[in-house]
Amino acid sequence: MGSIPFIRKATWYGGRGLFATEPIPAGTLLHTCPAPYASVIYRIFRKEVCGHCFAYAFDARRSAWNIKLAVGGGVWFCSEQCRDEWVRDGVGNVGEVVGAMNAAVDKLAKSMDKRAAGQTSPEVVAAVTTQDALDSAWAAAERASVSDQPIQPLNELELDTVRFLLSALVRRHLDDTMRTAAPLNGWADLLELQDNELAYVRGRPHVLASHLRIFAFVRRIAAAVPALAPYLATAATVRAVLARDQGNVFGMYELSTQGDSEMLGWSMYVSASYFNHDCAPNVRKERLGRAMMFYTTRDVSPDEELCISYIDVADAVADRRKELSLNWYFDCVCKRCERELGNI
Ligand SMILES: C[S@@+](CC[C@H](N)C(=O)[O-])C[C@H]1O[C@@H](n2cnc3c(N)ncnc32)[C@H](O)[C@@H]1O
Repeated sequence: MGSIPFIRKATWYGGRGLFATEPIPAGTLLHTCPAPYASVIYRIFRKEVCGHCFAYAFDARRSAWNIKLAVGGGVWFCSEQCRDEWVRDGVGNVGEVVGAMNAAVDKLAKSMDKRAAGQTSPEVVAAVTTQDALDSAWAAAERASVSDQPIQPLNELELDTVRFLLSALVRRHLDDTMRTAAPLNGWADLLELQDNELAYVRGRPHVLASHLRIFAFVRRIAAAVPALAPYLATAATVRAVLARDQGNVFGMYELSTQGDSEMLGWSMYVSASYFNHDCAPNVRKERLGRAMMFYTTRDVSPDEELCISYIDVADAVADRRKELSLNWYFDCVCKRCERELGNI
């Protein structure tokens, strides 16, 4: 990772982590991810959160932003400057794709709601616990022709997941056609992230059915947005993103409110996904507009692992472990948990 004072390497408990290579004083800026690879602003906040800098209108005592995309729609900006920067950044080069995509998602969501109203039998997907069964379910979904797929409306979270997924496909399309891939934040880097698909499906049996519904939905979008069609011809790209969405993304929160701040959406910062969790973290994250920055919170010794917290570390040990197990699918191995569990 350049001249920075840490490296990525295997941890003793499995997977990879980031480790200091020299003494690092408290307050050091370790890493900056200038922009997410993929992100979504919850649909209900679309007019209230700037599509470029993620500024929240309520923080500026406004009820909504009113600067829109020149071509297409579905993205609002807090200023013309943000809209211009978004265009300059490259995303604007596919402004028409983004606009067409947003319009297609909204239109399809509405039509599916209506068409599904007449259906009586919901899709049934058996609980899947092995990789083979998971692969077979996806292969069957791929074989089904788009028009044969059952019509099932998506709920709000699934529609937001569709938008997150499509933002990844737009980024991939841009990187492929314009060679815009940012260092450590490209498609190849995304594929290196931990794949949580099987753990997620095992932990929540309804998730596979949900992912297959999302796949059926985005395949229908391909016809309206030809630029994305190559990535929807098979399930591979969709699966790759969904498998890494869970467990590798950051909640996007409003910045000004103290205490319980509103979650406005979520984003994937690929290079930042190697920070493991510790209930007594030595690194804190801070969002500055689109960028995510990581600072040490105390002096760190060489070879010490650099960790953030994924949850509220003020909670009691049992609650923290429950939350990490339920929502992050791992049993925390940090020293604080060990100490508080009375194991040492
Ligand atoms: C965002 S990823 C971090 C990078 C990951 N270790 C890798 O190799 O890609 C989160 C995953 O790291 C592992 N992890 C993170 N913090 C952990 C901890 N305190 N105890 C055990 N496993 C942890 C878990 O497997 C978790 O699902």
